[in-house]
Amino acid sequence: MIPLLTADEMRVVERQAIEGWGVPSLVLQEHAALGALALLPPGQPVHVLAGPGNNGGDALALARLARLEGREVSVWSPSAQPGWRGDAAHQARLWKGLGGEIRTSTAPAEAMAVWRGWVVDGLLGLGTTRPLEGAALAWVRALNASGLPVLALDLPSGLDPSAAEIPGEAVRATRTACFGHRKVCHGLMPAREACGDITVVPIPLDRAPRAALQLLERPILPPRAWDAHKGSFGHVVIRAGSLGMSGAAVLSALGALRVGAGLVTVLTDPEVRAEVAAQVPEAMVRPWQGTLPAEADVLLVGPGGIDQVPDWEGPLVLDASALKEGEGKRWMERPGTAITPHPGEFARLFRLPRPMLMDERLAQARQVSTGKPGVLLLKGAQSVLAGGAREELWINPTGHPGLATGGSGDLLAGMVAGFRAQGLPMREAVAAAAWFHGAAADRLPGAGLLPRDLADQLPELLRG
Ligand SMILES: NC(=O)C1=CN([C@@H]2O[C@H](COP(=O)(O)OP(=O)(O)OC[C@H]3O[C@@H](n4cnc5c(N)ncnc54)[C@H](OP(=O)(O)O)[C@@H]3O)[C@@H](O)[C@H]2O)[C@@H](O)CC1
Ligand SMILES: [K+]
Repeated sequence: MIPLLTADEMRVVERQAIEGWGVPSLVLQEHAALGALALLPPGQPVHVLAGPGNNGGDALALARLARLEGREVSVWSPSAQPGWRGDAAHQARLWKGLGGEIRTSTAPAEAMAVWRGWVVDGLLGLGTTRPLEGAALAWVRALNASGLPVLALDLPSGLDPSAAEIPGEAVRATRTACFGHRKVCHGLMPAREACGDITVVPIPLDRAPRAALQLLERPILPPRAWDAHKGSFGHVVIRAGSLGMSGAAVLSALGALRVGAGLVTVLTDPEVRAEVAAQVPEAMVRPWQGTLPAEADVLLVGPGGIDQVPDWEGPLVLDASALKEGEGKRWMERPGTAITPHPGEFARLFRLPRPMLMDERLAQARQVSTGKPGVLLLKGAQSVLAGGAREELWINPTGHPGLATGGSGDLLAGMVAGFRAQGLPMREAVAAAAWFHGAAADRLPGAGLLPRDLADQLPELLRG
């Protein structure tokens, strides 16, 4: 799990090092500047933009270190009166002590027209409180129009460190030297795209900070015992598939089987039983007669037009038609339940406005999941995972728009059930399914992707 910190959470980490451990803040700044300098191609000229706060201080420190390396360096401030205080003022003195100048211009595009090499963006970082305006905005516009490669210090100036959305204009960086820990803007789209290649520069701070938002990494699956048999990997029961929608039942069954469930029983509407059975011979396919097999480990309901949820006390995965208007709260309060809506289904389920932006999806996911035992997977680009009586939100970074195709969600729901049947706790089962589903897509071209192709990728992907 990669923590994505808000500015406030990062300030806590910073204070702990400076006030708690007694690390001088200039030491942190020197580590940051040295780490960032290492990301610039050797020998090239460097043009450093230094803003009013400590991001500007980092930039001035980098300018000094780059000059000591023998590079050609120029330093620019958008303001004729930068008004540096504290560490940034100290860095300005050190730079001037090397004979360095600090230049400014009211026509940044003209100044940049003769630049060669790299630009270092040290205008604004963690202290960004509002959209860019005035001179800073003019410099960022000129920089984005210049076509010059840019190394952003900590974050591209103009981004809100704690948000996914870009509040106005922001630097489009080639690379970003992110100091200590990733902030929210380094993990979530669209802000993440403005960062270019991100390198986390280690500085002497707590390695395990508190973060309410975390990015999923490849899930670690429990090892399979050498003497395991099909009963060891659980029995998934899938209530899915009706006339004209038998494919959803097939894909759900494939999802559960391809992630390693031991047994899969599909209970379809009677008229599609034969066509489902013909397409997935590895599953037991029976007509729905109103009762569940006694030995089920997990029940998946919904794919292929099934909207009635049978009485059942065990682990339950609900998708598609089973996600009925206004019933979200009920399912979030049921222990052992996972719901996997896309934003439209989510809005209907919880009678909320459809969440369009990433920051809205996060806020609404938090709103409906806080303190609730049910697990929510709010699907979309960068799916949001919440609930399971845990506070933090997880974000899935894998996958691409090719997944927005019929049947992809049915496969995913089957994967959730398949992982849960093998003993993963529900939240971990949902995380594993979301991650591997996206990772399977990442191995395939975007357009024309078929969910069954994803299923075929899974065994090899799971082997690692
Ligand atoms: N965390 C750590 O451990 C470490 C952090 N380090 C470095 O410190 C950086 C944070 O420094 P920082 O706190 O001084 O904030 P920073 O972003 O430089 O500027 C704040 C100034 O900008 C102003 N301002 C705000 N928005 C504005 C706007 N839209 N347009 C114009 N101005 C705007 C704001 O003014 P105000 O809002 O107060 O009016 C204030 O004057 C961090 O990103 C990293 O690089 C490293 O050295 C190592 C360890
Ligand atoms: K910056």
